[in-house]
Amino acid sequence: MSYQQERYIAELAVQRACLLTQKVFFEKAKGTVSKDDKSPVTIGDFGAQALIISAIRKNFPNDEIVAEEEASSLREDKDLSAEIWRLVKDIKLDDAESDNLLGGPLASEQSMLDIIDNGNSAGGPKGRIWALDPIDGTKGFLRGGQYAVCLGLMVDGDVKVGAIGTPNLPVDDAATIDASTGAQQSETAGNGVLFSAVQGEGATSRPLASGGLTTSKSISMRPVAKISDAVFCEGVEAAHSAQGDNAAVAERLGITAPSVRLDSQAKYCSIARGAGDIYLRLPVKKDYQEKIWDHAAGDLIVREAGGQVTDIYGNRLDFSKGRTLATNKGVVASPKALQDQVIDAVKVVLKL
Ligand SMILES: Nc1ncnc2c1ncn2[C@@H]1O[C@H](COP(=O)(O)OS(=O)(=O)O)[C@@H](OP(=O)(O)O)[C@H]1O
Ligand SMILES: [Mg+2]
Repeated sequence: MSYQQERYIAELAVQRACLLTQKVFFEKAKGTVSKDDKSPVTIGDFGAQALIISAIRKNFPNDEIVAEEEASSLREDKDLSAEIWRLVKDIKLDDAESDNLLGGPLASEQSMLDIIDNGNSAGGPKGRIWALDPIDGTKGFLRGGQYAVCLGLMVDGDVKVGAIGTPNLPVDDAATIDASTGAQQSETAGNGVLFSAVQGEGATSRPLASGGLTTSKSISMRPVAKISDAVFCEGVEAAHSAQGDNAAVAERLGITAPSVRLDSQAKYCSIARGAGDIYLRLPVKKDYQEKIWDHAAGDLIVREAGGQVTDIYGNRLDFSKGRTLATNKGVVASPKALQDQVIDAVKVVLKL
């Protein structure tokens, strides 16, 4: 079975949610609040989750959804709920036909809250389950750097479809991203990319602002002749991955270029299109379980672009274990041909 219809709806739903996150950023975050103020993230997260879940409900009413947020705190905070509704209710795609496919605007503030709570699936090994991260890379979102709206469809625990909107990644695959901050200003013309993949059918990207699948192009990881020439990506937050260990792995591989630090699943997207080669996410806390919504879409997009994605032991990420990757530790992604070498270096550095 092909999942092109799911991909199409996932792309449009992500695209629409990105419009909301951009609106929230420009109205709430940019210059007006300190980066420690969590409210823009809260508003963007809840709003984007409502918009995407309503599109899934409209098109695939029997599917389950694992999403990051639940609405109980919102039901208690009437002002916050009203503010989110104010921003969400007018969000629509330019193209009316596409907007209709997503079911048009949400009906009411109350239905928005109910929809948000549709993301409470426990996940697991059976059936059709979507994994949604409405704003991944929340720190990046607040600082005007990289963040991503991420949606994956798993069928019987296997990721079949992935879509990721990255409003602040440059459209140009070859554009360089500031190695130390990963920052791109979202006002700059030429930012905003929508990545997607279907299992067995490749990975694509298109400008986020464009409509439909017609403008999508195929993407692939770049060939790396010598592993020492590879560029590696890692997270910005030292609390989320062990930057010292990441650097030690790179050094063992003979890599001398500095890492490119990006928040969010923009890291998966970047290596999938050849803007970087290796993604290292070596664990900081040994008991932390990665969340499936932080990886489902990116895992498929990288593998469909010619890469391999595993944990630090070289095992594929297992999305069938519930809301977390309970049986995996960390993430390592690279072009298929290099993965064994990278995992060998990880094992030496981490003494596995
Ligand atoms: N301790 C620990 N280890 C690993 N991962 C953690 C940890 N704590 C949180 N998280 C999750 O990391 C998500 C953000 O990942 P990033 O790749 O953007 O990290 S980084 O901020 O760039 O370092 C982040 O997702 P968002 O909350 O959507 O931003 C968290 O789900
Ligand atoms: Mg996340």
